[in-house]
Amino acid sequence: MALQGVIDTLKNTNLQEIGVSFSLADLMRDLKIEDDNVYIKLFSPSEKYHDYLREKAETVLKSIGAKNVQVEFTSEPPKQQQPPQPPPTAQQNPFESRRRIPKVKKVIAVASGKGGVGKSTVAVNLSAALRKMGYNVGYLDADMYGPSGPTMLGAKDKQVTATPDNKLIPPEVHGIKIMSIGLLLPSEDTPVIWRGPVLFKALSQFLFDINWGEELDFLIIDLPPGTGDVQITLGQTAEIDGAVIVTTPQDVALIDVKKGIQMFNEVQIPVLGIVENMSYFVCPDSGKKYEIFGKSKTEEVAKQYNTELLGRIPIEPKVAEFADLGIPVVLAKEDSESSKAFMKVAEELIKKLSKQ
Ligand SMILES: Nc1ncnc2c1ncn2[C@@H]1O[C@H](COP(=O)(O)OP(=O)(O)OP(=O)(O)O)[C@@H](O)[C@H]1O
Repeated sequence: MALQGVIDTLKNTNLQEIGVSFSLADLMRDLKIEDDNVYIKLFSPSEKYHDYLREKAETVLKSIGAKNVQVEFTSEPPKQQQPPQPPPTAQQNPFESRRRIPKVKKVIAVASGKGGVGKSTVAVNLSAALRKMGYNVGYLDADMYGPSGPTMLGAKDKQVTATPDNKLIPPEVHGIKIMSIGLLLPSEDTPVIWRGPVLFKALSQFLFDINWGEELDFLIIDLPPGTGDVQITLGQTAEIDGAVIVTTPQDVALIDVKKGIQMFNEVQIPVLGIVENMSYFVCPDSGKKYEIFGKSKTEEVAKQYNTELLGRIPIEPKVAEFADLGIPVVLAKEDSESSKAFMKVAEELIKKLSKQ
């Protein structure tokens, strides 16, 4: 059997049934061919997919003439198929190969140093606020391991389609185009276990192979929490106009804000500012403000790192209630404190971007 024929077949075998956008070739770790016998080692960190992958490999390889197909699995990620790049020289800029995301005027990444501070809530409400102002907006949920965008925007049942040249077409909800790994997984419980090079491929497809339709004024990218692979990959591959960092007022969250700012500086993405979420609570009976996490130091940290506080969002049960219903509070309850605060952050952001 010809090696190239086997590789081409593996490349053409997609794994859409398990909700992933790559091919069997992307998972290949080793391949040996002797006459009509094929031995293949596949990367699969979870045993759950072994039967599926074994059957798939056997079927496609037998269809091109293999008599015996031996499939083994490894949890070690596939080696990069590109030839190793020479180390950058002093003059070379590692970010110089960055590309602009097609058909998008401004790309804003929403990040947080720490999980659970309300990053997705801010990303979704910022998208809705900009849409409400009349802009054409896309929301890209790049939280590959814990996508919550589809729930918060009420898009869980929406279908992603594709163009004949395999560009993903995002569905639209509340006038916002949305794309999320959550929309591509067969069920909410499917673990997003694909890491390393596979994740890299999925992310670059998310950045560059989406057909947003009419040109977007803003693309909001909801990043995973922390300072990991996705952030670095994003910084190295795409031109991002700025990052917004979300935090809560607690000291522990602020320590992570500092790490986040440093990371964005390293990957040369300008930090547009900080949004402080869950800043205070307004008692509905008395209208009195309570800073339940103590006096905020966010402004101090912002100054110290040469950036600014874009706004403070109060804790309001409605924010979470409407998120669970799939409607951003900015659209569901325009007169609420949180909604007004989100609109103000969106205005600040536009001011900041217009100065760039
Ligand atoms: N201002 C707010 N008032 C009330 N509830 C809020 C507020 N902001 C966020 N929440 C709620 O807090 C929870 C966490 O928010 P969210 O999922 O946006 O955090 P996150 O930082 O994106 O988390 P992770 O990235 O770790 O998944 C959600 O249930 C959300 O509805």
